[in-house]
Amino acid sequence: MGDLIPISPVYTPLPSRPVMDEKTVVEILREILAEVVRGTAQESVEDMTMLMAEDILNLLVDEYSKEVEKQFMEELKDLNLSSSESSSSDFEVFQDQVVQQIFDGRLTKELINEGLSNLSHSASGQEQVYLNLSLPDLELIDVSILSEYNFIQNIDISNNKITDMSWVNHMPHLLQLNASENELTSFFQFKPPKHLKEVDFSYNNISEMEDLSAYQFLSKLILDNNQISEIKGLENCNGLIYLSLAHNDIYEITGLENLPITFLSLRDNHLTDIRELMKLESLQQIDLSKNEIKCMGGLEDHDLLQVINLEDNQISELNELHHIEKLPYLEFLNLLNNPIQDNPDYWLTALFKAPKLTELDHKKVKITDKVAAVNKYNPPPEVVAARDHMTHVMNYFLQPQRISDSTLLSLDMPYPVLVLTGPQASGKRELAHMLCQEFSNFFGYCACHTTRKPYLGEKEGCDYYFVSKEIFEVMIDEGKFIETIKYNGHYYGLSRDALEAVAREGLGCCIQMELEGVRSLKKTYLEPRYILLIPLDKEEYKRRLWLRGMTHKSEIDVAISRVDTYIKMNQDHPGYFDSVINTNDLMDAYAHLNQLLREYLNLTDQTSSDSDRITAGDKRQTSGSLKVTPDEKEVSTDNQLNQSKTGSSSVDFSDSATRNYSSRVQARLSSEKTSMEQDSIERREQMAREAVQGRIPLASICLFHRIPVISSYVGAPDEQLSDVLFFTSMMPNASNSTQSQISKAPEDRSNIEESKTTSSVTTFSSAEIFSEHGDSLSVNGSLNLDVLNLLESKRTSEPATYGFGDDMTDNASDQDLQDSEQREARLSLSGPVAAPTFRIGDNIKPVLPPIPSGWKREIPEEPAYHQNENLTPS
Ligand SMILES: Nc1ncnc2c1ncn2[C@@H]1O[C@H](COP(=O)(O)OP(=O)(O)OP(=O)(O)O)[C@@H](O)[C@H]1O
Repeated sequence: MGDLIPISPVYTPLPSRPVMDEKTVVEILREILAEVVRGTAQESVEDMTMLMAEDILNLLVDEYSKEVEKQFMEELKDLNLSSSESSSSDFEVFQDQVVQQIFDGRLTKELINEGLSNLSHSASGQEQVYLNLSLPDLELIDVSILSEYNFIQNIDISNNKITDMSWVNHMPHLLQLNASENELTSFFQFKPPKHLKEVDFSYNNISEMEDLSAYQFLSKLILDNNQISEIKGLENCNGLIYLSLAHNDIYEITGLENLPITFLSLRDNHLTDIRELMKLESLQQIDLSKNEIKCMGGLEDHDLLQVINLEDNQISELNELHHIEKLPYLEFLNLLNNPIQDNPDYWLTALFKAPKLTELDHKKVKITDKVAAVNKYNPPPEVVAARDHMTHVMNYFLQPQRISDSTLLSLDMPYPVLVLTGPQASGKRELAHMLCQEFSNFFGYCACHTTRKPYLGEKEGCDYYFVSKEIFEVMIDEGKFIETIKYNGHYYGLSRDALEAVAREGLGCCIQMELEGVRSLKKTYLEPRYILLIPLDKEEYKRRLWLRGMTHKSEIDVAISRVDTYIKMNQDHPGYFDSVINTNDLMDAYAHLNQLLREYLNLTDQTSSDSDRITAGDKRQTSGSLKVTPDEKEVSTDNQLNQSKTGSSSVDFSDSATRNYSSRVQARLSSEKTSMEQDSIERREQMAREAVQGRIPLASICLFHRIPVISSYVGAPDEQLSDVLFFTSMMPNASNSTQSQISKAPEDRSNIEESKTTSSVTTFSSAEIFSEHGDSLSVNGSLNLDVLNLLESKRTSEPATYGFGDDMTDNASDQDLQDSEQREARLSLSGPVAAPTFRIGDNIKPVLPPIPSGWKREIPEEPAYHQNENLTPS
């Protein structure tokens, strides 16, 4: 052998050892190999290894090890040894032998010295001691010497060969113990350190858990990769928040009742049922992967659960996902390698059930996926309406085209439709029938189609067209509907033909429907007026539902919640409904409705007298017969006259060429103002006067008039401002500003009261009906008195042009037309162009056109409905 660097024959702790350089080691190896080749190696190697093995090994494991090994192999090659005789594995065996011979697994003080760290105060606070001891990966077998180190608080003896832990008895201050990857077969066999908090016994041979009641402070226990078959002994570990039992032999979850565990891993066991998890209320993260779980029951009601790993299980049914649907904080879900993945709806269903997910099956969740999920499983009402509309338009256009022009949108005016909406049993159907009966010359009831069975007394074509689901679906496919909804499991739909049938009668159409239908209808070419009929007294409403046979509390609750939906809709979207009527008392409600219609139809003589009677509480008369007023007679006469003038004996309303609900046609036809027109003008003047004085407009205005855009009036002619005055009170924010105005000026309030009394119309505007101070609607206080005065002077000079009913008047005179044309011309020249006027809630639609005075001119003399006849058609 060549010159060797002197190495201490005794085992020396690493830091004090002289370090050999790479060259020296290679030299030594060369010597050894030479001896190996000569066949005399055995002795020499033994001698040398005793001296140098540890240093050599240390070098081998450090950054030079690879190179040393390489050199070793090259040496072998140089010495012409075949690879089969000697290889790198020979070298490893050689290393092992060396280590075996030099180390017996007994922990020494020197090793301990190296592993000590974190010098700090002892638990008693009187000395400076090392608190941490780290002795991993040292092949230690006997560590009994540790019993002398009673000040240690954190010890890591992982990846050794320890079988006995009794030395822990002498470590009363121990807080953290990592004994993973050893050869322990028993569990916690030591006197418990009082404050032991974290223990890692993973990768041992432990097969049974024992009572850990003495470990009051235990908060983290890791027992992965053992042979544990039953979870037990933890009942009194009231501080245990982290428990990992992955890779064991556990078949069921036991012994975890009411523990404050936040992290639980039971990965790679044999679990099939996880319902016991229900008892872990603090759970935040759970790993149940690699089990045999089929049902997710047990995961529900965990309000804090954020992470669920169920990879590699047997979950197959989509409806299992309902167990996680109410977990408010669930962010990570993994269901990879479960049969459920085969379901094409899985991804969206999972996102819908757990909308807070940010990661599903290890994939980031995109916001578009979440939107798609919501649109698929619980689409917002607007999406439903849009889809409904799209379907019907598409299907309609896919059919051979047939023009039914009686309801088509005309350049002049849309076909008049009145929609009564409100929750089920709000009385809208009864009211619609009463209305159509009383105003049978103007409105026809349009029955919808339904797949529900008729109730007792309901008539085909009168209440509904009753059809089967199959027929209904065929009708959808054939584009027969304008809108449809599904309600309480049945389909309802408004068909084009039903609407056309009423229109061909020369009548305006009156329909009743739910809010969903309204949403859809608002997307169509029709431009109806919507009256919300709503029972505000819920007790009374409950009683009504009860009388209808709705006895189940859940059903009643749903119905009542629908009332709230309507109320909210009206509050959130002021003007969405053109008018709102409280239907607590159906007769009162009818009186209000009746009043609205009368005013609209210019049946004014009747109006005032009826109104007085309503106020006086004589409901029977109000809801009673419609007497023929002189105005109406004149209308008939005028029409006949006009018809004779145009050479036509009657006007065919199904013919667009002669459509007489165009105001222009009407205007051309009548050269002189009828008394009804005159009356209308006077009424509008009166309203204008009231508006100038700060009084509220009549409720009917909300229903049938448009609202100008205020901002567009900057620079607009004065007379347009008068419109603003009337309608600002109906604007969403008007009531608020007005309220403050009123509280400042109490005298205005009296005006309002007076106005209400004189108008006798107790119907509320949609913006007003639910407001706390429903009586506070008035002209917007932001318009100052100067403007009012200006308008008043304008009014006296141009009496017919400033009224807000100009455009709705079916009999507008030529003069009116000229005026309006001049006004338009002036507008177009006057700088900022006024935006088109809009209707409450819709903003773009024109006013409701006049009702065609069609075939039905006879007006019934007797009331069609009686108060005491439970509101069914006579
Ligand atoms: N085409 C339609 N579009 C939307 N909703 C509709 C349509 N046809 C009927 N509805 C509504 O469906 C709901 C259920 O109607 P149904 O006639 O079965 O109930 P009801 O107990 O008689 O209630 P109501 O007295 O309010 O009509 C009602 O609120 C009705 O207004």
